Amino acid sequence: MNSSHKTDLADFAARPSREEAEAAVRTLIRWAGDDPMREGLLDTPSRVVRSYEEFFAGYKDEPSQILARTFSEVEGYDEMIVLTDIRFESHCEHHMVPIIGKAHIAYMPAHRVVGISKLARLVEVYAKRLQIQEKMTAQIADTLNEILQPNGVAVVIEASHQCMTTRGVHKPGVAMVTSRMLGAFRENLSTREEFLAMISRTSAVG
Ligand SMILES: Nc1nc2c(ncn2[C@@H]2O[C@H](COP(=O)(O)OP(=O)(O)OP(=O)(O)O)[C@@H](O)[C@H]2O)c(=O)[nH]1
Ligand SMILES: [Zn+2]
Repeated sequence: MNSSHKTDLADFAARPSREEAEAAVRTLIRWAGDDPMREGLLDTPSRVVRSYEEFFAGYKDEPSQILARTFSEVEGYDEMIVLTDIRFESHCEHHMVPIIGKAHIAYMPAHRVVGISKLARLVEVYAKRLQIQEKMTAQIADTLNEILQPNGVAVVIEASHQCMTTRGVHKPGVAMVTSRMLGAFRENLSTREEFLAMISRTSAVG
């Protein structure tokens, strides 16, 4: 197994306790100017910590394991396999606010195919971490490429960053688009265009 698939946060032993995490939320509530001991806020620290367990669930999963089960009886199928509009929710590593978008993934199998749900699961694992969009795009493409060793991989992600829409520069409606093309999708213009045509019928970030 390639070490590059290890989680960024490998040192789980260094994680603070739930109580410490809840205390940190109480500190932030006080920092915001409110009283964490008033009735409406009493349970908020435990709710926030539970929310973080959901938002950042991707650190406990090993992405390469998701692609471990493959199928080889595909009658020589070697055309592209495309999964479009995989909705995801992530959090930007600069402000820890949501990134909401869609991923489009294609690959051209060499020998083996993977269950299609696993492509969506791969997006989930990387989305449920602190991210920047470029890194997430590259991680999804590189993991597929390394584990399946297909003839090509394409990943396009379009997303809205709440750190741009609800704060800072305040530009609602802006979408960021990133892509990573490998193998046939990088080398062969018509292959890339076929993929881009397949995903272009989909709407902008929803
Ligand atoms: N390249 C890239 N930038 C991102 C992503 N998510 C957020 N950012 C940007 O990260 C940058 C962080 O810039 P800083 O100047 O350090 O932070 P800041 O003072 O909060 O910046 P503003 O957002 O402009 O107020 C901002 O420009 C964000 O828009 C991402 O996925 N990729
Ligand atoms: Zn941000």
